[in-house]
Amino acid sequence: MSTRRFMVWVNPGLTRMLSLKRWSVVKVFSVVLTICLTWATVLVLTGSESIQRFRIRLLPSSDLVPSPLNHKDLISSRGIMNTLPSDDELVQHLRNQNGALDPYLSDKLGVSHVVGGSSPLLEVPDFTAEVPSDLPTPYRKVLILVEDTSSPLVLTLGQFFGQQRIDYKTLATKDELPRLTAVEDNSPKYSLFVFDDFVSYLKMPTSKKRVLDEYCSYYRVGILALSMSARTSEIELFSDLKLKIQHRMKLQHYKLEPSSPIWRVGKPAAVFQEQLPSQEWSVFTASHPTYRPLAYSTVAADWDGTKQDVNVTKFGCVVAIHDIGMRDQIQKIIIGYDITFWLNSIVGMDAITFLSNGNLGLTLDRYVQVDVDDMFVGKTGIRTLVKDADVSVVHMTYFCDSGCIFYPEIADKFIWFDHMYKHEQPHLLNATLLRQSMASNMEFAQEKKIPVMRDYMVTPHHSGVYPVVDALFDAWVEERGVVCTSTEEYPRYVPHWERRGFIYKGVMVVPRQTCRLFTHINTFEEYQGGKEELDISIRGGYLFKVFLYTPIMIFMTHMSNYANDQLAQYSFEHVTEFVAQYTNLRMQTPPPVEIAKKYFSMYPDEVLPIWTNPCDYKKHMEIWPADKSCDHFPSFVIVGPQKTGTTALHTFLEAHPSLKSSKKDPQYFEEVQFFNNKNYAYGIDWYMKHFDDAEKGVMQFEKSANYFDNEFTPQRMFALLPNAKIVIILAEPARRAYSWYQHLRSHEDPVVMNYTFFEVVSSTENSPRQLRDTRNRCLKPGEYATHLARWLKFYPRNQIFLVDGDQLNKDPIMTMNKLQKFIAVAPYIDYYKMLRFDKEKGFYCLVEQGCLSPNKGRKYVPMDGESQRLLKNYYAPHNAQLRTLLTELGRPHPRWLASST
Ligand SMILES: Nc1ncnc2c1ncn2[C@@H]1O[C@H](COP(=O)(O)OS(=O)(=O)O)[C@@H](OP(=O)(O)O)[C@H]1O
Repeated sequence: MSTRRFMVWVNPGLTRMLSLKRWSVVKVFSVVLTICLTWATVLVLTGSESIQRFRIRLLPSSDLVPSPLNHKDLISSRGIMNTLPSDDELVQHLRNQNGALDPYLSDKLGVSHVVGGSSPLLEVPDFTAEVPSDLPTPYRKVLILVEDTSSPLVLTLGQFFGQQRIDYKTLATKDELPRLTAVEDNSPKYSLFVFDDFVSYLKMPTSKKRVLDEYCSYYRVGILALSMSARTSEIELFSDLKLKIQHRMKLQHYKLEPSSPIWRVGKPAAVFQEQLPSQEWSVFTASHPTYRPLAYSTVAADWDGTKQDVNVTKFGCVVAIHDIGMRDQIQKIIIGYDITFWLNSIVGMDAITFLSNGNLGLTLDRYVQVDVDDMFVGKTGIRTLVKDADVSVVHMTYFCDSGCIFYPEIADKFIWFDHMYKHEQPHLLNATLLRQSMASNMEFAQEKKIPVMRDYMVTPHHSGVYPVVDALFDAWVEERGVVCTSTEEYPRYVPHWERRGFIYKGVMVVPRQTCRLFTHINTFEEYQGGKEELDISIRGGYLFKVFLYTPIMIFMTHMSNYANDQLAQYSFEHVTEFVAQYTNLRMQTPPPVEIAKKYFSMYPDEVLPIWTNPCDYKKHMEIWPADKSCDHFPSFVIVGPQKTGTTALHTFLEAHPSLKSSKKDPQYFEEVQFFNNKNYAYGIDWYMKHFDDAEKGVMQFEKSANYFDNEFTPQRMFALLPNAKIVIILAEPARRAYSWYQHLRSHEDPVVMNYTFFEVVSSTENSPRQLRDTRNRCLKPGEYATHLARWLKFYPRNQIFLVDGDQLNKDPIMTMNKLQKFIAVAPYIDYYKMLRFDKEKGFYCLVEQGCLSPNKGRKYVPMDGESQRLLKNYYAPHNAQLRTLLTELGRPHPRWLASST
């Protein structure tokens, strides 16, 4: 297989390929082709071989465009002047930057990267001298300040950061600035500030602006702003800033300034020679050396706006500008139009990395795999044929179940993966049939001497992968040794940039991207919007953006995309060419298992899935086994905390004729304990087994007292049970802590048996580790405000019911009556008839069933005075926070809280 070199030329509309044999195209562009045919076969052009084949010779820019923009010509004579580097210097400069930021930046959390600021190519004043060396690195978060929270820009900025998986918060500029440092330790909370309108930054009230500016200059955090709308006039002059912005311009051509230190993704050598979208561009003219141009354009020939500015029309204009902060020590980058325009997206990506000192951004590596599904299946006349292949590379013949075509000559030319013999969806089969289908497929491969790769498999229609079908994963692991797969369905199909990966039963599930070449799309005409739309997608549109923002990409294509108009070859060839032309992204094509490993080393937090509820999503319901039911979920959950009377509440609710608790678990008694511990990894089938089939008019519920203070539970529970009501009991925290200690003593816990209560609660950092751990387990659940705030991050306040623990002890009838209304259960039962105070027990008991077991409501000596004093102090700030939070929520304060100070 020879390395193919080819040349491209660009005309304003379209990149065309010359003399390129068809099948080799995909390989040439470094795309791993994995052709999967269950019926069928698989082809993977993988690893170093395909990388070797991926050599594009780009013509110099002067050859690419008939009359290239000369960047020297483009520089305004009004002070925005730089010494331009030679090409060699530029290459060296880019290499330096890439080295500094590689690999994936989020792996470097806590490590500060200086990007470009130390570049020898630009005399950027060295601010570091004034910054204390022990300056903390800000959180990897962005604060976006917008003029109008309902503006479409909010959405586009959110997508821009979301697609790069950068955490962000959006606020209206007119709102109060949030605290910029963390309450606990004063750590800086933001790595970057973004304004949707540069002028709204300038016009911030002085005191507010001062706070922001001081933060920025102290922590070396920069500001990224857009400027695209004129307020009153087409020209805004900021004489004190020595800056002029001209709005509403129509432009053509785009070129990056090579000497800027910000470029990582952007490739300054490339020139875009086409009309830019919209007439809403803003351009900058400046007369102070603090301003450096970042990107240039020229005025469109048919622009009919104000022609006052000679610099704009004669020399080209600056559409993105960098204020290096000579005056205020704040680096700012302003882009003269929306960030969705692909060249601005590139500028924006590099800007956020630069302005955050390398704290935000993506690796330059892009790992690409293209699977081909059902290679030889389809209507006669549209199938891929031998003539569609580069015959020196690919030969085809028959393989699979009856009716599909396979060419034996290609058997040793590809890496094959199989799926189901008859393309069945695993969720429709029982475990036996599922294994039989896989075995038949494998037998066929063996019979035909097809060397099938065992690491990677996919299923028809994503079935069984997510929502997971245990039988599929079991069969994959036990029968086939599968270690990775891919899907578009976790956690859901849209938005595509929020797709994630997870590992289940040892199988790495990597998110798959959509290239929009579906099974039925065989010709340009059949592509939505035709060839024109496909070209837009490739040249800066949807498909290009996927490459720009997604370090690890797996695409699924289909047989028919390779025959007919060869849409797959066309798309991947051209998009990789476009990416290579305008970016420094490094495309690679390792085999599937390497891609999967790379994914989870990049995103280690994603190992455990966050289970979502298939019943909330039609697409998931379609691939969920028929024997699963949405009834097997609770309507409400008592989440704790421990030792606040959760068992009493649970028992009293169970006595209601229309309420049914989860089934008793031999390990956890009346609790399920799914969301807070290792049970979560068993998946939702395990959880659902704890609930019965629905009975008309009966509501199911569960109680697990450890949920309340568990860090992960609110997010996980909300993902699975977004409509559930949450019941929380707030009992006096010192009493709760003491009850917990007594509970452990009754179970002869070795640590508490050796220490008094006071010794436990007064232990310090210097105490033995076990003692400290016990102290934390004893005291932390009582820090109610912290935990409650976490629940409120996910659940709307009106889904949360707070029980006063004192009232539950002393007047449970009142509690039960209120709770029934909250969960809206029918019929309403008057607990006055069901509960009686039992003098001997000292607690309320059910009239019919009797009292709770002797384990609940134990008799023990009262808490010693020293511990009482210590706990009063310990909980004082937490109780104060709880008071504030409850007031904010408009909730009554429990009696014990009102009386504590
Ligand atoms: N009716 C009734 N009967 C018995 N006990 C009652 C009742 N109402 C509230 N309580 C209080 O509940 C405390 C036990 O709390 P939990 O059930 O949440 O404990 S656990 O977390 O499930 O172990 C238990 O704590 P101890 O008194 O320390 O045993 C009781 O104070």
